Order: sequence, then structure tokens, then C-alpha cells
Amino acid sequence: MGSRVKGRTVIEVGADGVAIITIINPPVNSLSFDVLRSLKESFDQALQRNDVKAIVVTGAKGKFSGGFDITAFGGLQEGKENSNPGSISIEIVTDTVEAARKPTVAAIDGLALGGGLEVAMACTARLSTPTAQLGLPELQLGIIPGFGGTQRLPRLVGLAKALEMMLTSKPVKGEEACNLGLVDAVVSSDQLVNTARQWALDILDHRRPWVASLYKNDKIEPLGEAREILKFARAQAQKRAPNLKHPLVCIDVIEEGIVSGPRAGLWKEAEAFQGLLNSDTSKSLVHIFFAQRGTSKVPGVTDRGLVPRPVKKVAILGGGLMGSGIATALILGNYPVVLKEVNEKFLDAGLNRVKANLQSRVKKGQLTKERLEKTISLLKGTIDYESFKDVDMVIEAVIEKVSLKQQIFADLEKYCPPHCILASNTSTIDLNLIGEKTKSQDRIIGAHFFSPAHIMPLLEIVRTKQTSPQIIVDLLDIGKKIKKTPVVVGNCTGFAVNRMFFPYTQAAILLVERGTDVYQIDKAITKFGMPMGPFRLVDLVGFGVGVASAMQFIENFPERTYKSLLLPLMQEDDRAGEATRKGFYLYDDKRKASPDPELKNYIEKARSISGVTIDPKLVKLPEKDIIEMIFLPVVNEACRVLDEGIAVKAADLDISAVMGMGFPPYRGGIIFWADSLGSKYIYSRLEEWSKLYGEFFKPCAYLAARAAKGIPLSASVEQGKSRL
Ligand SMILES: C[C@H](O)CC(=O)SCCNC(=O)CCNC(=O)[C@H](O)C(C)(C)COP(=O)(O)OP(=O)(O)OC[C@H]1O[C@@H](n2cnc3c(N)ncnc32)[C@H](O)[C@@H]1OP(=O)(O)O
Repeated sequence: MGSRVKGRTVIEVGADGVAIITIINPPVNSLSFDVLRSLKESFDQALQRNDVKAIVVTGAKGKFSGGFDITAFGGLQEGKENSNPGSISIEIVTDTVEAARKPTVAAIDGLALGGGLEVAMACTARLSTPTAQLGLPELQLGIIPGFGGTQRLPRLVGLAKALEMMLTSKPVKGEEACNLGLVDAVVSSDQLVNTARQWALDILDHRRPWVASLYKNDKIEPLGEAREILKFARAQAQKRAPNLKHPLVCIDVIEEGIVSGPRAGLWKEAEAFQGLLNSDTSKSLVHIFFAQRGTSKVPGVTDRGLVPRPVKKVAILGGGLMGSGIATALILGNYPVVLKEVNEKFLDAGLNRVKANLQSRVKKGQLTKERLEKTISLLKGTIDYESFKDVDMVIEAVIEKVSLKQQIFADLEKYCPPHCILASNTSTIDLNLIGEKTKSQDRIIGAHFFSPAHIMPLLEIVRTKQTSPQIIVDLLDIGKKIKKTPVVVGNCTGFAVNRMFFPYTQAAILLVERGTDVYQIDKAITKFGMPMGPFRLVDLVGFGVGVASAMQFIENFPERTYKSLLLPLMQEDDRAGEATRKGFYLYDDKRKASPDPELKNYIEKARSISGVTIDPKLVKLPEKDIIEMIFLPVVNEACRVLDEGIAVKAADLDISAVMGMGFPPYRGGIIFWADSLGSKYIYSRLEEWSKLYGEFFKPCAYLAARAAKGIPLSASVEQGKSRL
């Protein structure tokens, strides 16, 4: 085999006449074109050989298959790969695996996802281990199942469950798969292949049924009922993601199979799959898939062969909203935690917050009562430093006050062992300042969680010039274990996420002062795909936080901060957002937001203080322009963050925007989206607005240079001024 071959299958025939075909393509045995070709060859061989009576398909090293090789998507999109996944679905999965004249049993351990599960569903029977994960997560990548999954899954588990599995992309575990009829039995890992061998022979001897999933019809609902289910699913999909077409395409393809028969469904699936593969949505989501995995690859840190040190106990300072959320995340990740507060009253409140977080999980069915007890037993409370002598990591989560943090870090240096990671959850303060009164700069690091910390997926890891790579590797590992996506960034005011967030709100306020309607802005931004508009967000976060972070930016980046008194003016009247039930919106008892006609008084006042006038063009600003006037300043700031070396690569900012700001993943993240517009276009727009509305819009040098050369913003740069 040449060195460029990506994966293979091997076939081994036992004395019992069962051929074991094993998929080998580490790390997840993905189905590359080479694997698929080899699978066909192995099947052809097994079918031709007289000494083979039955076939078992399995995956090497405890993983059946993670599905079609996502790294091949790029080649397919660019037309570099000639093979057509649609024809593979028919030729290999349907006409070879499912049409085999010898019984075939899939022995599933670890995972059978996407194309992996689709191959398994084409087998005569399936066995899985209890912990195996089985699912069709293709929609997460902007495509639909393309190896027959849209046709076989409904026939195995029924339409309603199949739709749920495909539309949510959520896998099921072995036991549930068995209850649903997706697998025929659950077997322990060590018995799996042997049981599958016997199962295959039993089918051969008619002791067990021979089932072709594609033609199974006992689970699928009658046409009338099926149509109702499909109608409901369409409405749900449209409501959940109005900008996305592929969930609706998936439903159409499933319907085709039900109405016109599974073979027609397969052809429609193949055609739709091919079309979606080339969609912008799929390109964006595939980019996000790899970008997310790329965040834990940090040049100069994770390529040094450093091994994360075991962390057996973590201390958290501060049991407020952030501290209790962080404690929840850590105990859910099985880390013993000691939570410190200044007195018993605050401590009790903090511990109760953690309990409430866990109880809400139980209510939502995400945690069992037994697990709750076990999890809560990992948490201890304290009001002194006594129990800090054996902690491996401390996370400080007290209020944003420099002198207090400095004192805490000086204390931590005294009470914690010398190897202990000293982390701060600050969202804006310079870490060098925080650690100024210690000699432990090499183990000081930022662990910036986003509220609510036990739910939000992003962990911004902030390193200073002195932070040792070992400490970063340790925190990356902890981040992964508590199921966060860590992004490593450099030290500066606001780090990466808040640096990008800031111009977002600022641009919105600038527009409002010049005549654009608050609610039009929120509507346009929500339609673009953000979970809420900038004004609804300020209300949610609270004006106190908004004004405090604005102060940080005015202090540090005065030349490009748009100064408006709109928020302080509203605050004076006790309108400070949702918590006061009045902000840019009015809130009823159920937290439902409605527009407030009074708002215009505050806007008029702020406008006159700023000395600006209404611009008729901005009063009637089309949605496209609202979106660009709000997001292009964000792109501009993201470029500065890249230029300063605060972020190592553009893809890290894409992930930060998606997971920290709620930027729609199907647009690929902030820089990916910007590159779809082009650096020249962005530069020209910002330049135009900076002439009309001031320095706030002025394109930065990085953007200007890229526009001049006509190169994308994401292309790697010589990070001359890198701070990392
Ligand atoms: C025609 C078909 O219908 C179309 C399809 O099958 S599309 C593919 C459907 N399959 C999927 O969407 C599964 C995607 N993968 C995953 O969800 C997760 O990677 C997983 C659950 C398999 C494993 O998760 P985890 O153990 O946390 O490891 P994770 O870091 O994500 O992945 C390990 C490596 O495998 C790679 N990988 C995972 N799935 C892959 C796939 N299907 N193709 C190619 N590479 C894959 C990852 O990129 C990563 O590579 P890296 O080490 O170089 O960064």
C-alpha cells in the first residue's frame, strides 16, 4: 500500500467459516474512500470464497466507525475527488453489504456514527456494547445521512424516533439502541466478536431472522400518520433554525422513501447529499468541526511532548454566580472541589447555588438522583485556607477588583503547594497586574469561564509571557475533562471574546443615536442567527456589567471607543436591564420582553449629549447594512486581536465567536464569515463609515494590508508583534 492510502479493512476467516472484516483507520476508523474501496473488496472476497459462510463487520481498537471521512469533504467540494458518495451508498452499502447472500452481523463497540452506523444498518443484524454510541450526526455538518441512513433508520426505529435522532444529531447508547430495535442485542466488549460470529451462524441456520433493514416495514407508521409526523417535524425544524435548509431536505428525503419506496428514497438521498456537500452551510460547519478540534493544538505548547499532570483537588475562591457555576462544572467532571467564601452565610449561599444547578439538571433529565448524590459529595465548603495545602489548582472567582485579587494571589502563594496552578476567572483584568505581588508568575493563568459556567461551552485560557507551557497543558486537559472547548489566548484587556464583544454593542448604540430603531437592530441581528440582538443581550447581562466593561475599554482603547451616555442615563432611572424589569425592553412576570415607547426619551437625551444628529440613511437602514455595520467593527477588532498575537490562529477566533458570543456556527465563525465577504469589501465599507461616523469604524492596519493584497483575513501571518 502506498503511503497516501488512508485506512483499510482486513479480512480474517476463522475455522467456523465466519469472516471477520475489520475497519482500520485510526483514530476513529472513519470511512475514507480507501476504506470504502477496501470494504467492498473484502466483502467481494468473503462472498466469493467457499470457506466463508457468514460475515462479521467490526472496527479496530474498540471503535466501530466514526463515519464518513470528514477530511475528504474539502476534496469533494473542490471536485478533486472523483468518487461519488451517492454511488457508494448504492454500490457498496446497498448492493454489496445489504444484498450479500451470506448473513452479515455488525459488532459495534465504541462508536457507530454517520456512515459507520449506516454500514451497520445495512447488515443483517447488529450487536453492540452497552457503552457504544450510535447515531446519525450528519446534520451537524450541514449535510444529511448519505449512506442510506434516511431510509434505514426510520424502518428500524420508527419515523418519530428516527427524525429525532437525525434532527438533533444526538446518539443513543447500546441499551437504548436495543430497546429501539436499532441493535439486536447488547453484549459486553470482550464477548462482542464471538457472540457476533455465533449470531451470524444462527442466522445462516435460520435460528435467527434474516432482516434487510431497507425493506422492513413493521416499525414505520402508516402513510397518514407518517405525514402528520413529518409535518410536525418540518414546523419544528423551521422554528428552531429558520436559516437552515438541510433539516428540511432531510425530511423531504425521508418522505420520498415512505411515499415512493426505499430505493427511490436512496436515490433522492444521494442526489440531495451531493448538493448539500457543496453548500455554504456545510462548508462553514465542517470548518467549525475542525476549528473546534484545532483549539487544543497550540504551537510551542502542545507540541513539546508535555504530559498533563494529575489534578486531584481543586479550590475555588468565591461562591457567587461564576464561582458556583465553575464548581458545578468541575464536580460534574469528577474533580473534588473545595469552595471558599469569606463567611458562613456566603458559603451556604454558594453551596446552595451549586446544589440548585445540579437539581435543575435532574429536573431536565440530564442527571440521575444517584449521580446527583455522588456529584455533590465531591464538594466541600470552607472559610479559611487550611484545606488549600494539598490542592493542585485554584480558580479565583471573586469580584473584579484589582487590589482584592492581588491580595488573594499573595495569600494563595503562601497557602498552596508550589506546584499548584493559580488561575483567575477575571474577564478583563490584566493577569500581570493580578500576580504583581507574587513570585509565581509562571503558574498564573486565566481560566475565563462564561456565565452560566456549568452550561456555556467555552473556556478562554489566558496566558501571560511568563505562564509555563506545563500549566497551559494542565488546564487544557482539565478543560477537556469538564467538556469545555478551551481556546488559548494572550493577555490583554478583554482577552479575545470580550474584545470582540465590545464593538458589537458599541456599534449598535452608535446606530441608535443616529436614528436606527433599537428593535429593528435586534430583529435583524436575530434573523442573521444570533440568539438575541445586542439590546436584548445588554438587558440580560445587566447595565452594571455593560458599563463596567465599557469603562475598561474607554481606558485602554480610547481612540476607537464610541462614547455614549445612553446606558448610564437609563441606569439613573433604575432601568438596568431584565433584573430591574426595565431596560431596552419591558419585562413581564414571565420574563417576556416587549418594546417600550418611553425609550425614545433616553435616546434623544443621549443623542443631544453626544452632539450627533439623526441620519436619514440610518433611519431606514436595510437589514443587510445593519448586520454589516454591527459585525464589521467586530471583524475589525478580531483582526487586531490576530495582529497582536492575542489569538494564535483565525480559527480560534471563529470558535470564540461561536461559543462565546453565540455567532451562528453555520456561518463558520467571525473570520470565516468575513472571508466570505472579502477583505477588500470589508475595508472599503469600514473606510466609508469611518469618514461619515468617525474613528470607531477605522479599519486597522492588518485589515488594510490584507485588503491591499486581496488576501483572506484567515491566511496565516508572520506574527511579528506576537505577545504569545
Ligand atoms: C455519508 C455519511 O452519511 C456522512 C458521514 O458519515 S459524515 C460523518 C459523521 N460522523 C460524525 O459526524 C462524527 C464526527 N466525530 C465526532 O463526533 C467525534 O470526533 C467522535 C465522537 C467520533 C470522537 O470524539 P473524541 O473522542 O472527543 O475525539 P475528537 O477529538 O473529536 O476526534 C479525534 C480525531 O478524529 C478525527 N475525526 C473524528 N471523526 C472523524 C471523521 N468522521 N472523519 C475524519 N476525522 C474524524 C477528529 O478530527 C480528531 O482528529 P485530530 O486528533 O487530528 O484533531
